[in-house]
Amino acid sequence: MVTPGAARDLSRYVELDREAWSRLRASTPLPLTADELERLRGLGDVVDLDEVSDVYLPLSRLLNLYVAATRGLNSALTTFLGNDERRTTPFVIGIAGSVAVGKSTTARILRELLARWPDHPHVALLTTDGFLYPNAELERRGIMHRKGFPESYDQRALVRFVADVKAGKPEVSAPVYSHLSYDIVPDERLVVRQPDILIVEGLNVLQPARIGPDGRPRLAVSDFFDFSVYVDARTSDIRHWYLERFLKLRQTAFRDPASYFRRYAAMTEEEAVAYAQGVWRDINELNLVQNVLPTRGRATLVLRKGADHTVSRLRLRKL
Ligand SMILES: Nc1ncnc2c1ncn2[C@@H]1O[C@H](COP(=O)(O)OP(=O)(O)O)[C@@H](O)[C@H]1O
Ligand SMILES: CC(C)(COP(=O)(O)O)[C@@H](O)C(=O)NCCC(=O)O
Repeated sequence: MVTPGAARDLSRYVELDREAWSRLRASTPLPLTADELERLRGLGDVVDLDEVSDVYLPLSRLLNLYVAATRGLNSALTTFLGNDERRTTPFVIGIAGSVAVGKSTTARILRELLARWPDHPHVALLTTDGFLYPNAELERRGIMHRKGFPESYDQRALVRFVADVKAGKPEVSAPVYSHLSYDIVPDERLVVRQPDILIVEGLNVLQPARIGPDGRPRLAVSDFFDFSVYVDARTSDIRHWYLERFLKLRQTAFRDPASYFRRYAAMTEEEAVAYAQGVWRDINELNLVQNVLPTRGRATLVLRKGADHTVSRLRLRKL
């Protein structure tokens, strides 16, 4: 019964600060040690065990409830169809956000936490960079400067991969991208074998379906998501993290003789900063503003980070 005069919250979203969200962890135990977390943390990311407890444990609890509810729905459908086959459909989670916002750390932590629930131990993680066209193909198409934009991916192959995993195909494989060589790795594949949960992480995973040349809408990878997370922060903060990470990479990964970026380890810091600022402005920020940010409203959950890289607010979709 609605009390006369009481304001009803008709918003599609629940907005929570970190404190309120952290209480929703309930009694979910913390199954990660500081050493294990250290392995999962990306370069420049500051995530610590407090962040895991406050932000990721409530999320793993929510996802565990969603997985159970989705299995219930699938089982209702199987009963309705009079089908005896009791096959569990994998639960698919999308993780989107800008370059350098920390998507991969979020994806790796979630994978570890979700795999520790006894009812869904097998969690596979796909990063969409494996479906970027190889550099030779990007060059042939004249879009080498558009790496990360929707047109730089083999979207049909990506959708086919996720559709096959969702359909329960015994073994599905994807190409692998290397940040070191800045290209697809020849002869290497990621193999996924009927996981309970598939996490799909990448810049453009929340893009809506595009219209094909025949005028018909194509399937989008987001059509297969049961839940999605957008990792969000102010563009000026992400730019700062990108530039800081580039300088750190100069001291580490770029020194590897196999690194595509080795020439940026050799130049002066001033020259390197000027180069990284150009890449940010002309590629990554442009892509963020034109393609990635417009998909934020499609996410089930938005994790909003503050300037210090920690999650400060969350927005969960109710309807
Ligand atoms: N040039 C590079 N060399 C080595 N590692 C890199 C390079 N660029 C990015 N990375 C690493 O690749 C991962 C993905 O980075 P990115 O696509 O920017 O997404 P995010 O920062 O949101 O996880 C991060 O762990 C990052 O540290
Ligand atoms: C490989 C990426 C496109 C990210 O791909 P994703 O896994 O998000 O699909 C990106 O990290 C990247 O390298 N962009 C090119 C511009 C740059 O060097 O920052």
